[in-house]
Amino acid sequence: MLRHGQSDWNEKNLFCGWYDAQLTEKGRKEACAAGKAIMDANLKFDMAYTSMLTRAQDTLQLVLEVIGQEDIPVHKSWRLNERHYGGLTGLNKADTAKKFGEEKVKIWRRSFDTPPPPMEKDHKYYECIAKDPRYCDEPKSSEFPKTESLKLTIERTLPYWNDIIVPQIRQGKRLIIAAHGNSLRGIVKHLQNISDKDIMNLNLPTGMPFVYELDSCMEAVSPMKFLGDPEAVKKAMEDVAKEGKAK
Ligand SMILES: O=C(OP(=O)(O)O)[C@H](O)COP(=O)(O)O
Repeated sequence: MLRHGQSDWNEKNLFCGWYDAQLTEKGRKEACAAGKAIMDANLKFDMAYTSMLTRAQDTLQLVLEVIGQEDIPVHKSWRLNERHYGGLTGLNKADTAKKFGEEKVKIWRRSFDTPPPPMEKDHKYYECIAKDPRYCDEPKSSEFPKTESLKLTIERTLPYWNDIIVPQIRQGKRLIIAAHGNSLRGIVKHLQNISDKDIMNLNLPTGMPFVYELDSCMEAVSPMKFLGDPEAVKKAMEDVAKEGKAK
């Protein structure tokens, strides 16, 4: 699994969610470095999963090019999209912390079940997200989020994990999943049985792949194993946590 490389909205420290931000040059380099780390670990895949968002799809494509596996089937689903950030979409995280306080921003970013305020129809990014043709088939309008907590994100991601991905793993398929900070936090929480409280402290860095081996009950045999330098991973995780500090 890996979170996509740095996007232009990550670079500007904006709440992004379902906005279709693009990879920066640094993000593309992170994706290529992730591919190199995957190649060094000698991992091979039978199929790939990603979201409907370009930053995750482009990251996956770059990884597959580097590892020479562009020919594997790639499945895309809105259920792997980033958590919908509601009314916060497009706001700068540090400015929001200055305005509402760091504690409030931490609750919006990392609490399990408190969603940010909803995205209303007059929101600057409502049209380009809610009317985006890539969602013309699904999600159904009743399922289309206006905002999501981690809990709500898990409620639409986990059925995809259980019904689509797990059957492939049970058949012995080796999978790569390129997705997002919070859609992956939901899957990690499930696989490692992390409590609602402890998941607050998990911050996934961009472009750093991690590996799971699962037992026959589809539970993680051991915690996630990042490929790459543990100190660099730790520092990158701390930097993600700091995004919500007022400057
Ligand atoms: O779109 C986002 O995630 P992504 O960059 O993984 O797609 C969010 O803005 C991540 O923000 P957060 O780390 O404050 O939850």
